[in-house]
Amino acid sequence: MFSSDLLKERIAVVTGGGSGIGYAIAKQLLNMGATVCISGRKEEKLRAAAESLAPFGEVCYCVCDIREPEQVEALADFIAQRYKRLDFLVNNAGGQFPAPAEQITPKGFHAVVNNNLNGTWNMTYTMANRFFIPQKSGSIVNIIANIYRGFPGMMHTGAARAGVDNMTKTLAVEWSRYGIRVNAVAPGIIQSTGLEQYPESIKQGIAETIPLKRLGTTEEVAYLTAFLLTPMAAYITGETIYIDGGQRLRGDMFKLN
Ligand SMILES: CCCCCCC/C=C/C(=O)SCCNC(=O)CCNC(=O)[C@H](O)C(C)(C)COP(=O)(O)OP(=O)(O)OC[C@H]1O[C@@H](n2cnc3c(N)ncnc32)[C@H](O)[C@@H]1OP(=O)(O)O
Ligand SMILES: NC(=O)C1=CN([C@@H]2O[C@H](COP(=O)(O)OP(=O)(O)OC[C@H]3O[C@@H](n4cnc5c(N)ncnc54)[C@H](OP(=O)(O)O)[C@@H]3O)[C@@H](O)[C@H]2O)C=CC1
Repeated sequence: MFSSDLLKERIAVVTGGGSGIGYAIAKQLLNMGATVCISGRKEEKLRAAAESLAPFGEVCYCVCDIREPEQVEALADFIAQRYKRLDFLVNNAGGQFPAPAEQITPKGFHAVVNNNLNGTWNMTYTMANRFFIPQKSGSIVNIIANIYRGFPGMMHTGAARAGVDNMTKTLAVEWSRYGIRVNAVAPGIIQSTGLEQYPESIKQGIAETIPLKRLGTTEEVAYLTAFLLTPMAAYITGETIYIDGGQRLRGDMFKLN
């Protein structure tokens, strides 16, 4: 389905590309001929990831905390200097912590919303104004989460990702006049480095509640994300596609007490 030159001469930024889902997306885009810049907060992690991705194509990295507008501007400067244009933005960076809603302090809520909603907007606003709008072309994929039935056990991220889900729809309409497509991918539970941060107690037995009876893989999320960036998806915009083994329709995210 994906030939090795499908995205040739296309430039992509993948936030959080140093690990997990972001790394798999970067690798898939490289395999399709794109040039990829991965970003994240930790330089050592990015350097190691870029080294292991190098055999697959042209890859670089840039440290950038998506919560800091000036760091996002610096990332845009880096891309402009090096490549003069940008074709794809994958807003994958994000994270949160599990907690019952009544235990999420205002500071904790702010931290999660700032990372997942504000950070995504910082990236989107900057890359659109610097590249996509002047170029009159571009494609954005936002990696969110399974928020189909709220997000019991992680209310803060449910609220933040719902914001990104709605942002996706709005920007798809507003920015259609600039030739920009905006879509989202909503993963269920994916076997990734990120998942290692969750306690075994809440993960135990969870696969049995998923209709397809297993967790997803990072590669599966990468295939879908890559597809949305190809010309084959040229008529898809404002869409959120769930990739969750059917979990949104039947299955618990967490074992709630
Ligand atoms: C069956 C399993 C279901 C799993 C569902 C799977 C779905 C999703 C999976 C994934 O998303 S995988 C990705 C995993 N990676 C992460 O989640 C990253 C983890 N966290 C972070 O990046 C950061 O901790 C943060 C959430 C962005 C917060 O960072 P920040 O530096 O902004 O804040 P802090 O100063 O550390 O904390 C501020 C405030 O937040 C509260 N808080 C933070 N961490 C925790 C925690 N682990 N538990 C409880 N509360 C937390 C806390 O109120 C902090 O305030 P103070 O206590 O410091 O006053
Ligand atoms: N795994 C799963 O089951 C699911 C994951 N998701 C979401 O998918 C995305 C990828 O998760 P996954 O690969 O599993 O987990 P990881 O923890 O491996 O990936 C998260 C990435 O985001 C980066 N990141 C986090 N905060 C920031 C920030 N403020 N600025 C820049 N980079 C940041 C991290 O890089 P660094 O450490 O260098 O800062 C890291 O590479 C996340 O948004 C996650 O919430 C959604 C649903 C399910």
